[in-house]
Amino acid sequence: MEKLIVHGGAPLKGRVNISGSKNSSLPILAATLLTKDTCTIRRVPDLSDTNYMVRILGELGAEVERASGVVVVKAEKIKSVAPYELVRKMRASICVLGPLTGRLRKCTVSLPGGCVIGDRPVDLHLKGLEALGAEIQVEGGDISVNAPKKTFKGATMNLMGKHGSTVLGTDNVMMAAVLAKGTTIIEGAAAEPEVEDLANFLIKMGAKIEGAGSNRIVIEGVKELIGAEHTVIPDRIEAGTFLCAGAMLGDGITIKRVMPEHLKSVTDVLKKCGFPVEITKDSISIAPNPNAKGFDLTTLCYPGFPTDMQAQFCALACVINDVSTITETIFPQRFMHVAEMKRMGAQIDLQGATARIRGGSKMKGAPVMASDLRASAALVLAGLVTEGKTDVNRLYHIDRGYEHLDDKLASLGAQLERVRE
Ligand SMILES: CC(=O)N[C@H]1[C@@H](OP(=O)(O)OP(=O)(O)OC[C@H]2O[C@@H](n3ccc(=O)[nH]c3=O)[C@H](O)[C@@H]2O)O[C@H](CO)[C@@H](O)[C@@H]1O
Ligand SMILES: C=C(OP(=O)(O)O)C(=O)O
Repeated sequence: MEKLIVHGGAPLKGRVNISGSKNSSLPILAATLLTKDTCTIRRVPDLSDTNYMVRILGELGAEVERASGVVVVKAEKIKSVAPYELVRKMRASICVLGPLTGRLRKCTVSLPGGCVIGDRPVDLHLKGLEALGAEIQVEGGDISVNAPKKTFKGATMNLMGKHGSTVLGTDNVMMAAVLAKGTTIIEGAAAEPEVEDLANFLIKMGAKIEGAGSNRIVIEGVKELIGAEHTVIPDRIEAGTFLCAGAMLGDGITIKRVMPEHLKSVTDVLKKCGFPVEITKDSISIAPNPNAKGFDLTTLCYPGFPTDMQAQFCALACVINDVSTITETIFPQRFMHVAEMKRMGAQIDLQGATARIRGGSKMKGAPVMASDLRASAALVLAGLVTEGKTDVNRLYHIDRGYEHLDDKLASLGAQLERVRE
């Protein structure tokens, strides 16, 4: 197992290129199953999650080639069963459900495993597919879908759940509906940029979709889809994580190859705190401010503040000499990083789904345990500003979602080393 040893205090300065989005790449790779033709996806980040999705496509029968950021898929003949051994390692494997339903109309996909960030049901995915006329059975941990041509038709549905809309649920229903006869209207759709990116790829494949990027998506089913090429959007969460690092210490950094409009909720909070933020068409620069004020934020669906940035802002709050509060509404239990940060001396009081952070107190490096992807990134951030050495264990969480994080931080001046135990 690998860990990251972070030596705190080394100032950050310079520029860093942001990689392609993990959360766009995963459903877009799954969408290549919708056609027999060749699809070429560019700017796919080199991550264990994207490599795992490539493996799933291969196991389902597709020919897949990967050369650095370019993945070429030809899914001429595909299997209809994605068993537990295949999907268990990654929750996002569930996004093969929509394409398999759309293309084969009959499939079995095992339910993905549990997740430390909280309960992650798939009832809304199934509700959407049922609305399209699919019969669904969940038994023995498997989802079996049967959508005969006669009943598989466009429909109007609402996918809003009690914690907001569902990103992968919207993706799955959209990927099935593109091949369902007639009109599908998804009300309460997720408006995240990654959903819009998937829709843009599907449109290049011949799908008829309007409204992606809003809460109402209208899809006119077509008979078949064709091969297409697509470049995935920049990873707004990786970008936001680097913005936190740049605000926390050093002499200013610039993140490049980003879409600043996707980061508005994040840069708005940073500006309000008093961090100097400069935005161009495709870059954002930030520097620390010793007089920065605390913030109060609540995670919400896009365009609200992303839950995937919550842990990193918790680390940021630890260095602001003020009180900040963070309320998590999407995954109310997503606070595994708090106990670890407290081991480093952070002053955080967690009441239900709200963390109250008194920043500015001296923290000290400690061995910490990463529990999930963003929590791990937050612990690395905390380690960067903390006196002494912080060992972030279970590095595989970071490798799920950050392309070469240690190399990129090192290029900015951070002192860290990856060691195998
Ligand atoms: C690969 C990927 O893109 N992952 C992202 C995606 O996950 P994912 O798409 O799995 O998350 P959802 O948007 O579905 O979850 C949002 C909320 O809806 C609930 N829910 C979801 C589905 C369902 O059928 N029923 C239900 O109640 C969830 O428990 C959660 O409270 O969006 C999350 C919310 O922005 C992000 O944190 C993840 O990084
Ligand atoms: C929670 C995340 O991913 P996933 O949905 O794949 O677990 C994330 O990217 O922060």
